[in-house]
Amino acid sequence: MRKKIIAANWKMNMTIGEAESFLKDFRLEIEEVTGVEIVIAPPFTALPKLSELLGGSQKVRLGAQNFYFEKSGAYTGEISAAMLRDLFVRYVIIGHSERRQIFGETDSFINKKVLAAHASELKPILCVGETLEEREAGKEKQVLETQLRGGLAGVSAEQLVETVIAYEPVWAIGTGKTATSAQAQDAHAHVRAVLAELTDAATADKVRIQYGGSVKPANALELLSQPDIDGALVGGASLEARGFAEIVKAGVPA
Ligand SMILES: O=C[C@H](O)COP(=O)(O)O
Repeated sequence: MRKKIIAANWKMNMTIGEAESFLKDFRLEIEEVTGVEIVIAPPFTALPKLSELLGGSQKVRLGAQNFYFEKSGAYTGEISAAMLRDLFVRYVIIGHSERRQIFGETDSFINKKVLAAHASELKPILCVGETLEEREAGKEKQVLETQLRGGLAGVSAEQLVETVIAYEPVWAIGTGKTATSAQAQDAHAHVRAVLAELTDAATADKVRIQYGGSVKPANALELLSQPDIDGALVGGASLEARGFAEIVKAGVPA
């Protein structure tokens, strides 16, 4: 059985002080929680403080929201995998739609990051998802397949099992419009079918696929009860400790 993975993507929010205070409250809320993997991806500036406070915690893992695939060098403004590993970061979000749309990241660029993450023992959370126009044109499955094939080129079956896929329909991000559980399940089943084509059914069956897009305490349980939804990548609702803890609790095995 796949262990659920609930991740907070704080995006460009939270000062160091706010992150510290969140963690204090959040840890109290999840004291009794077991059986679910929790990841917090703060902005880079808050990583050192959270790393120090977590002290290698198994219960709450650290994630980064981005990195650059080169090892070192003249790349002004960028952060390498080794720098993240220095701070005990375990996961890295790659190919978020905001990076695709605002910063022009392409599937081949994203693929370089996925491969570099694995080479440095960071686990990628690879985001895929269609825009509203693509869904209305009936192209969502084709878009997912293109993003998966492009982003995962050259990834071995062993590496795929250590990769998390986040299905995030762009029209549901930050809009309050969540995909229905049936729409999300349908997309997740398609993602898994593509992963099976890339490797084999047994490998695809082990890969965790998160849903992201206006996940809230009120809709988390229904989404997480779908057979192919193995977690959530949470933006806005992850900024408040109690609300995020409620979403985490929705991922605890029944
Ligand atoms: O990475 C998280 C997603 O973009 C979802 O954001 P949201 O929960 O604010 O809709």
